[in-house]
Amino acid sequence: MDTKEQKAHRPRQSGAKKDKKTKKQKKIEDKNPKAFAPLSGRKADKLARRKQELIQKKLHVPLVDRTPIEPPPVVVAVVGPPQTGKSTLIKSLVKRYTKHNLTEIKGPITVVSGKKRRITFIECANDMNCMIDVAKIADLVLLLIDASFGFEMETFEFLNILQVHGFPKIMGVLTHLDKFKNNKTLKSTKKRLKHRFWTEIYQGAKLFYLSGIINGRYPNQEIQNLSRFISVMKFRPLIWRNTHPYLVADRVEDLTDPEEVRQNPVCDRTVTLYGYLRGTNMKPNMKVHIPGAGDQYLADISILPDPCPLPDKVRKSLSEKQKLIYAPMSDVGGIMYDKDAVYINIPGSFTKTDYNGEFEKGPGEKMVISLQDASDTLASKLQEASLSIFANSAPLKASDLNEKLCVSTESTENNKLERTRRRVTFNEENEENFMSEENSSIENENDSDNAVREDEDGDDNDVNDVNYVDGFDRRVALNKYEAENSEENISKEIAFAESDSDISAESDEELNESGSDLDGELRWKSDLTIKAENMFIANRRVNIMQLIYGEKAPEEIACNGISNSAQDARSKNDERPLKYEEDFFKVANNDTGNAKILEAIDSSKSYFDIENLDEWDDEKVLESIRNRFITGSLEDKNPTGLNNSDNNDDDEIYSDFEDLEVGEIVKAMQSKESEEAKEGLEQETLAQKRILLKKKFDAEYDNKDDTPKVDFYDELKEGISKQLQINREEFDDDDPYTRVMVEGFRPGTYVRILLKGMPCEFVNYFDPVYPVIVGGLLTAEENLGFIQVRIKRHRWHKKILKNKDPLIFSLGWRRFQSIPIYSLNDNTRNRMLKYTPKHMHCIATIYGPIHPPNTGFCAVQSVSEDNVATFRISATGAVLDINHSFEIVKKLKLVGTPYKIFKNTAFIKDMFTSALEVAKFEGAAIRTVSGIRGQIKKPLSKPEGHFRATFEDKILMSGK
Ligand SMILES: Nc1nc2c(ncn2[C@@H]2O[C@H](COP(=O)(O)OP(=O)(O)OP(=O)(O)O)[C@@H](O)[C@H]2O)c(=O)[nH]1
Repeated sequence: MDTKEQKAHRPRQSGAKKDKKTKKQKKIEDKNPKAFAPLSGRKADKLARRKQELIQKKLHVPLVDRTPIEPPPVVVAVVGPPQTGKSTLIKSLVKRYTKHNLTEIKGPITVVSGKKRRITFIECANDMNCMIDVAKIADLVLLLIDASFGFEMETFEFLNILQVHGFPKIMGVLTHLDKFKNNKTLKSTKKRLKHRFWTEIYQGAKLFYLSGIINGRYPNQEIQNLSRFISVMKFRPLIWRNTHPYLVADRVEDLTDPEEVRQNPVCDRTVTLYGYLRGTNMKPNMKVHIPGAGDQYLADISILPDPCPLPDKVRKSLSEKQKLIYAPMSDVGGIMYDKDAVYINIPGSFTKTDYNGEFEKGPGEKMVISLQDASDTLASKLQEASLSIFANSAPLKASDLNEKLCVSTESTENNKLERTRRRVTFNEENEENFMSEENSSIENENDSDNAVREDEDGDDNDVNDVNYVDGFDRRVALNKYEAENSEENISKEIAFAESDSDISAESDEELNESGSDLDGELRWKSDLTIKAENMFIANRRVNIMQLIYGEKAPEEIACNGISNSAQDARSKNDERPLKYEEDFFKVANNDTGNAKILEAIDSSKSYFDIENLDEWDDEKVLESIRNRFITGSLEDKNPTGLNNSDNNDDDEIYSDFEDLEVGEIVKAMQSKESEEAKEGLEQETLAQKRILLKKKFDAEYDNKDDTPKVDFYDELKEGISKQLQINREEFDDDDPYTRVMVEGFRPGTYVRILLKGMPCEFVNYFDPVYPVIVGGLLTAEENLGFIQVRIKRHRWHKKILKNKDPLIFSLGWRRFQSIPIYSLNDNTRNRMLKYTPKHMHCIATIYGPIHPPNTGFCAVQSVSEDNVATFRISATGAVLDINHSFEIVKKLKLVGTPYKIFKNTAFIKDMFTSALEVAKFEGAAIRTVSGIRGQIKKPLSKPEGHFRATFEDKILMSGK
């Protein structure tokens, strides 16, 4: 085949197509040729500000990263309203990580997820206690949202709790997306929920979509993506957890002697708890708090071999053997670990294969074995079952019923579990950020920090969508407003400009007037060059050199420096005030002959020869003035560029002089040679001096080892990490026992804790759904005392908070009930309040376990299940102060009657009972019924409790 050379494309040179293309090209150029570089100065300024803000946000007090070399498993809490798919998600993730099919989820489930990471999954039930406890231990929260229903109160309650107890990482997961039959509604719902989620957490927060259920689990691909995100996620230490040791028990055993329990069923129990240590080092004999069971001293703590160890060697991916799972409460794998033994559950006689016909099985055993033949569960059979109400009617299926129920979720309704779902609707009032209105407890920084980090590495794919969302609509509106403002600003700038430009503006006007023969609209276009010149001249800066050296500029330069037209304009300017003022003042000296000279002497302004501006490019001219400035070379003997003879002339003029500061007498040069020699010497010493000075300066300000200068923040961080390294090295040579005694048990180790004297309820009501936390207490936190907290009622909480109404506080590791006394500080005293103010912080004083200032807390009125009608979190806040006693004053209304009246003074009885009481109220304001104001003066010695008071007017015996 012969290859014919193709004709190259020749773009159109003229015609409609060409116009279209050039238009298009222009459009592109108009946009922003430099990709992300800002076009306007205003935008650049905004960008720079934002960048600085982000940098500043990152600056928090650096925390010591105590993550041990082998860190404990990451706690992933799966949280969401009931029936959102929490169990399904955990099952899917566990299957993905370990290939294990979990049947039930009870207690924490630990899996090895990678070379260096293990994950503990915890399902959080819809119970206040459970939510509070989970929020305190979760490193990552998977917030499940039923997309077919929308946001429910539980989600926001949990977010609120998270906020006060440190803000761990959060990822949203939308489930039940398969319920949407219409693709359009699915898309819009996704978008709406995503942006609401972003508003609540932070812009760009991760949100996963799980599109439906296949074989009882979520689609593999989606779960794989989610699992990858979890596996690589980075965590930042949270303040509370970085200063307290804690343990999440994954196994609980009651070791109490059965005989003792038989004799006294409510006797205190001895319990062992197993789990990975987290946070900081746990000391033996430490006091710990177990939420729900109170404070206990550790009776014993011992290290156990890790039941779910990280793999030693990993080539590329984990081998099947390395994909371990450890979930003792869910009884997975049939392996039980104890202090000194590992028990393996061998399948019992209930398995079908065991049966070899030797023994006759009992009816119970037969039933169990026959049940193993069942291919479907009762639930799935029910799901498939159909019912025909009429003989000819189409059979009804359970799935039909489900669908109907779920479709009708528009209003709050009872679903199949007879649960009242609490939809979160965002009306006008609630439109603003739910989180933003919260108080700024110290933990809030984590939030912002989260945001900063995620902003940086978050995906930008959806950034464009942002403009369409409700939250951003407001922003757009704001931008419009800003744009208007900016226009206004510009006009204002003109109105209040500097005097120089004022003058030019006025001269413009005059020039316009002079050109009145031109068409009105086009008048501004006339004399543009002259105007430009005027502007240029008017805006010239002061000639500093002339000001300093007072060098007399030759008259011509000053006068000829301006073009004729410019001069005209200037002279007009000069005349103008005279014209105006003529009516009022007489010009005293009308001698205009000196005007030119005056102008020449006034060297505060310099005028340039506009036509000869290129003389400034002349290297000679520049060179001639270069050395006049202090940056010029001192070595140049002829700085002015004049010849030597001139210099000599100078010397003649300026003979000997004494430098009074140094006390050195400088003699005029006698001969040319000696003068040169001396000058050379001087130059040398001067140069040396300069070198020395420079060295000194460098030593003082330069970085010695030429490393880039680190700021205070980095220095601090480096210091901390160095100290940590030193600490590690210090303990490296010690034997494990000494190390434990001195340092305590390191986080990451798997330990067994023995607790004696645990309340029997802990064992009797043990439910693996509720996480068991063992939180270490610092010495100060073991005591009880008065705490003053800053508190704010949550605006979604419907009930008012009344003074002295008990509240359940979640503070530190603890949940406790206390009676708050609300007050407001008016700079002089704390005045008691009847109720918490609306949308405002107030002070609450409570008696309870001491916690350090700035610890965040949340409070609920009740934790019982029946109180789910409204938003359950009543208030949030942070600890302000701890003290033995706080002074809170209360307004008192006391009534007394006068019994003796002199002019403005009266003696009053029946208000107080003793002189001491009166003394306390000395100076207090009093008022009669008719409104005459007065003041308590002094108690009377007799009778007790009577006092003297003065009034602004004479009062009546009736008290009027
Ligand atoms: N169609 C559909 N059904 C789902 C989806 N996710 C979960 N389900 C179903 O919802 C039901 C509840 O799922 P679970 O995983 O038990 O939900 P849960 O949140 O653990 O429920 P509780 O433990 O009662 O709080 C199950 O029947 C699931 O099959 C989903 O994305 N689509």
